[in-house]
Amino acid sequence: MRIALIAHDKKKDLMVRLATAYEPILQQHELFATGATGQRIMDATDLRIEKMKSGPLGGDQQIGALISENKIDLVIFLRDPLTAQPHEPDVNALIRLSDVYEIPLATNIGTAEMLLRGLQAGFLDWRKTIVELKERPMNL
Ligand SMILES: O=C(CO)COP(=O)(O)O
Repeated sequence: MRIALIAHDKKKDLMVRLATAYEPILQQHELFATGATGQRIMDATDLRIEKMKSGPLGGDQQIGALISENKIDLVIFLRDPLTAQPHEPDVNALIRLSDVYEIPLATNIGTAEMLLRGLQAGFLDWRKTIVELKERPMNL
């Protein structure tokens, strides 16, 4: 599965703790992240991550573009609901696109843990079917 990891600044320590705790699960998947989040996780773990630009510089939009191309299966976005973000429209657009494309999205640590455990238990295997169907050429 292709997993996007994103955290606002005040949630980055939490994201690093999550990635460290769930490293055995995460290392089985293809990981993407916004710039600073990806760097923090890579500094703290042995995970390999494809880094986008930093969120305020377009990273959220890059992840959103991947979602729209059916290239992301799960999003963990530890948002900071108590701090105004200069790129709030990008944040909202990413969340909106996750809903448009029915991509499982966690915006807090409680849900993130549920999704990662569900992923390991096979609860997200339906995504493989969707991806295969969408990639199958149409016989017109
Ligand atoms: O701002 C972000 C998400 O909106 C995260 O970006 P960084 O991971 O580059 O800090």
